[in-house]
Amino acid sequence: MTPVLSQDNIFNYGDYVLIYLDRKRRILAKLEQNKRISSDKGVIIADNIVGKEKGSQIVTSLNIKAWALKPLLVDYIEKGIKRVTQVIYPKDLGFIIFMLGIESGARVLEAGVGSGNTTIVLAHFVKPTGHVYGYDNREDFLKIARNNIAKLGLENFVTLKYGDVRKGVDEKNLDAAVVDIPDPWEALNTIYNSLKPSAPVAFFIPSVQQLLKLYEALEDFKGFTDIRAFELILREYELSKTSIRPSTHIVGHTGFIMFARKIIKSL
Ligand SMILES: C[S@@+](CC[C@H](N)C(=O)[O-])C[C@H]1O[C@@H](n2cnc3c(N)ncnc32)[C@H](O)[C@@H]1O
Repeated sequence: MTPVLSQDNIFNYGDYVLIYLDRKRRILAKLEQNKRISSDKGVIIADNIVGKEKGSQIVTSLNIKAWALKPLLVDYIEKGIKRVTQVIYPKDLGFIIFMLGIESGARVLEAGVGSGNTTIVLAHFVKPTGHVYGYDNREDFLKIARNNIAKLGLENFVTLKYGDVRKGVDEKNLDAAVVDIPDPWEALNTIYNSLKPSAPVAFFIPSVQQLLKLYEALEDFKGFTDIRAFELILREYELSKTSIRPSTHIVGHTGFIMFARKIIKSL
């Protein structure tokens, strides 16, 4: 019996596809008429993917086999967006989402939108009833972030605002905050006033000096508790049937993540 496939499982024009040639060769492309998708293993014609079931095998012009996969959020983050600033990597984003308890319906502050990479991940997890309020003090970065967010169709779940978060934000009673600016200790008042009591905040911090300065400021502020700091090291393994071992090349350092939760200040 032929399985009945939902249209959702068939590639259409306008869909994105992840063409997986091998572990080092993954191409994210939009399916458009007459489009030729180039790789160093030959050309793939987009029209030949349209109508195929997601997960199907395809071949390049050099007769090399590949797979047409449905892209995941991580594929868009790694390959589909324009980056003009440092971004928070997936390993750190996953932990931040989990530690902040970000879920559908949450209203979240993002201080320092940059390229919109973190905004996209937050919007993905708070939709369809939650919202991300993102601030940046660079109009040019906000424009790029807006385009990146629209590419994933997440614009209805995000409000981007131009402004210096150290001077305050419009929102109150938010469920969580993610802060990725160089001097987060200057924004503690803003963050405190925007969160509901007990709500958590994550700070992404590149250097040890900044981590120490933030920690001292958080302790002195007396509006946060459960202050914790982490660094995540991720090692991918090289896989072959004759040798499985850690990869020689790893991302040595991305940043530290400091978490805290808002408390009601005692008189
Ligand atoms: C490293 S980027 C953020 C990247 C983002 N987390 C991501 O994953 O795409 C830091 C951003 O903070 C912005 N920024 C720095 N100080 C700021 C401030 N006081 N108020 C608002 N934005 C600020 C910068 O313009 C820059 O776009």
